[in-house]
Amino acid sequence: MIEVQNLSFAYGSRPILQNVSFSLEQGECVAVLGNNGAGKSTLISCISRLRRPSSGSVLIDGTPVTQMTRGQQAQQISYVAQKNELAHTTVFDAVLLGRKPHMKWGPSDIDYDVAEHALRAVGMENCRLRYVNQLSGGEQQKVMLARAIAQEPKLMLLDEPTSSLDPRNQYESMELIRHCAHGHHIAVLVVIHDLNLALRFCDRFLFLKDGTVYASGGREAVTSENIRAVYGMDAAVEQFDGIPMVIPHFHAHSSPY
Ligand SMILES: Nc1ncnc2c1ncn2[C@@H]1O[C@H](COP(=O)(O)OP(=O)(O)OP(=O)(O)O)[C@@H](O)[C@H]1O
Repeated sequence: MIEVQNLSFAYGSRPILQNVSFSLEQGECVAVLGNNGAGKSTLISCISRLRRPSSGSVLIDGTPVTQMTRGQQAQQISYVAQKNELAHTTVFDAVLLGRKPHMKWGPSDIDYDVAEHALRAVGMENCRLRYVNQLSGGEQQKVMLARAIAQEPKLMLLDEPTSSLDPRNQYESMELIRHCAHGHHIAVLVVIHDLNLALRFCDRFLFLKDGTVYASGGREAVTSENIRAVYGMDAAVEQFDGIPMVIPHFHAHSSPY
């Protein structure tokens, strides 16, 4: 179980996160929702320890991550940022890097197998010898997802993993992410803007607003009221084939152009 307790963070004197608390279970896929600038990326970078929160703690199975060595943290938490600096390495080596926290001296046969499996899971096995910095944005996103999967963490933090993907790849990647949670008992926290993708593949929803948790819960938390409060947009939530769908009522305002 992952517990986030009273996490706060500021950039200089500007508070971004204020007392954010929630928990997620192993095997659960939780969407982090909220408008641009709400603090979603900051939240998951604080959980990953990429940024140091000003207060609060993150516990994995009762152990604060601050009490873990960097190596232990890397074994337990995988993190895919919104923008990734990609070195001039092959696709296969980029995925194999996900195994590094588990390696002793160098990669074992198991590490190669796990990396190969992850590469196949995202459908990039035919690109294994290409250089990652020469791939398209969507292809790079799939490679980064494969690396996070190869890491076999307890907690997977994904920042907009589908933002550069075409519709079919969005669905396939979200299905894979859900499978990581449900099939491999990983706790997944995914920042996502597409409410319908989130509704389809995530188990719970955490709405961030002004750096605090505005609302959270299962599908019942994705209401017109919460969408209006968080995004400042009118939308209906209708059932289609048993799946709730968000249909925005967007009214164009007169533009100065
Ligand atoms: N390095 C930084 N220095 C100062 N302010 C920052 C920095 N990074 C982000 N911010 C500010 O912190 C706030 C939260 O940013 P964050 O990236 O966490 O938002 P977000 O919810 O992930 O947004 P988006 O949906 O646009 O990705 C924003 O107002 C942003 O301008």
